Amino acid sequence: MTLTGTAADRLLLRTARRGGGWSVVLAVAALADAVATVLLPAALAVAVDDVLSPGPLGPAVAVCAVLVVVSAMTDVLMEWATGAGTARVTAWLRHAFVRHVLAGGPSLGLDPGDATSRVVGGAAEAGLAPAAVIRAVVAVLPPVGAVVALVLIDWRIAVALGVALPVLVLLLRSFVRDITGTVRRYLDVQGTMAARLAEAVRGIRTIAAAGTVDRESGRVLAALPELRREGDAMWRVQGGVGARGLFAVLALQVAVLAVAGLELAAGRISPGELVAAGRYAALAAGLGPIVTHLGRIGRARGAAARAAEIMELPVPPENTGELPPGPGTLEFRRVSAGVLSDVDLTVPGGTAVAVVGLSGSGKSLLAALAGRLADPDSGEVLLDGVPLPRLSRAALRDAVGYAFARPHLFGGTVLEAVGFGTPGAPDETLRHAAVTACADPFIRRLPAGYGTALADAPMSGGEAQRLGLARAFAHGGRLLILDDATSSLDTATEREIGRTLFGASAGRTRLITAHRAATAARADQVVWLDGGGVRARGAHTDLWRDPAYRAVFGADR
Ligand SMILES: Nc1ncnc2c1ncn2[C@@H]1O[C@H](COP(=O)(O)OP(=O)(O)OP(=O)(O)O)[C@@H](O)[C@H]1O
Repeated sequence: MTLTGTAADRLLLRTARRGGGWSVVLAVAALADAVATVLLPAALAVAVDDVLSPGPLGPAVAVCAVLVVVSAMTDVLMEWATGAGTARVTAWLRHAFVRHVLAGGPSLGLDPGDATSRVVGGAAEAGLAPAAVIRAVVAVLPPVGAVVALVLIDWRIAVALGVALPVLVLLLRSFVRDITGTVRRYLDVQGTMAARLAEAVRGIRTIAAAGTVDRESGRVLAALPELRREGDAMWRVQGGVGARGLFAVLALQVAVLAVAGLELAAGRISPGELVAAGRYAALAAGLGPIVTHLGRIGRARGAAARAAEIMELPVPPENTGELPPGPGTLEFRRVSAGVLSDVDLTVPGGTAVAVVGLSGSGKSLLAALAGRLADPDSGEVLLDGVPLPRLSRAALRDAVGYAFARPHLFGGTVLEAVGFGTPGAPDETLRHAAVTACADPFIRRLPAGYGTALADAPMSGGEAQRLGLARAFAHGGRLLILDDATSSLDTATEREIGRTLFGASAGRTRLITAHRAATAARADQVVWLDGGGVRARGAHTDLWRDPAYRAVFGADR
């Protein structure tokens, strides 16, 4: 087994525990079915001998009928329990997977298409495992019972069987190994295609503008031949075991029946026992059900290996700490991450700080570190004296509001989009936040105003930004982080929003990454990032004397 196989098995084990009562129902039904299956040929043997011998019929025929009914009923029960149990564990797996992906946050760096394929298709495959394991284990019982029965009927027949059985066992072993590998590769290729398709859909405007539909279609579908190869390989493995298995089973049955025929001729077994020997030979070589269940296990392991790759990625640790009351003082202590190294910075509570610097100087990275959207490689970020990793997720998100340059809007309606992240906020608060973010006029012009479905409200970049700002304003919290969140606004609107943002009544700490000199000019303090750290900090008017600072804004040196 490979390393990923181990991770996959761990995940499958966790999944299996979620089967609950359905696993028990399935195990009991499968056991009852196995017992009925093993007893039936024996009862049949007695019934055949009864029929062939003079005199009244014994109870064997009735026993046969009962066993057939039991077998049919347990079949139905097994299918039912398999379906219900599989649905349950698949749902758990999807739940755990989605939670892990979202709790992991941006630091997991996942590809959306690939992650989606793992959770949508992969979870359904992996969910098959618990039921398949139970059924595969129980499916071994009829062959074992059949061997015992054959020994009891006549040991010579059992010897004929014993010679052929190891071949079947080897066949099954190689089948599980091969099917796990091919399924894994098949799903990997599928994931690649999903990732490329998701990327193409995200960049659909660029593709249309560049006129590269054919090239992009080709790129998304380039993996198809490989997918086909892996698909073929999967069916070859499945078909191969079927064909070789069938050959082995037939050879085995012929051998058993030949020996049984000799035994009947020698008078050592009865005609009924000959019939039973034939049935038991088929049961002993009963590859069909085992192959089916092992195939499912192999597919589940392949899918689980892919899911486990993500489930094993570490989620940033979360604590239970609460944030004591405070003004919202933000501190960076010797923080290094990406392009930033050894940054020491204190943003006094209640002040507005503009972070400026050339493109790529680390402004957004600093903003991400400030609200723990990223963790530093070394050093600490503290809010009111508490290191961010000590805070519970809820405490952190209560305290920190974010607005981004390209906000993703979530929610059914525009009003819900503003309230996202602030559950239970009264409508009035949300509308007020929209007014503050200069979003109210355009929202009122929408077909149903604040009740307009997001899907029916195509927005310009600036309008979406204003909704993102409204969402951040509605959120409250002692620290507000605006990462390039006004970049698409016209100057007049930005100035209008700036009145609230930089007004004396703003009341909370604000960290604002900015490209415009006007924004920096209104902040209480400017932090100038350059060369991997803070090059200078101070009032914009003071920094403006430095030609290099002016160059950040494209002003003449
Ligand atoms: N979480 C992260 N960990 C490590 N490096 C990162 C992280 N996020 C961004 N970076 C890298 O840091 C560098 C600075 O990126 P950042 O987005 O912070 O620049 P910026 O100053 O905001 O630029 P712009 O003005 O163009 O938006 C980039 O090279 C980016 O790849």
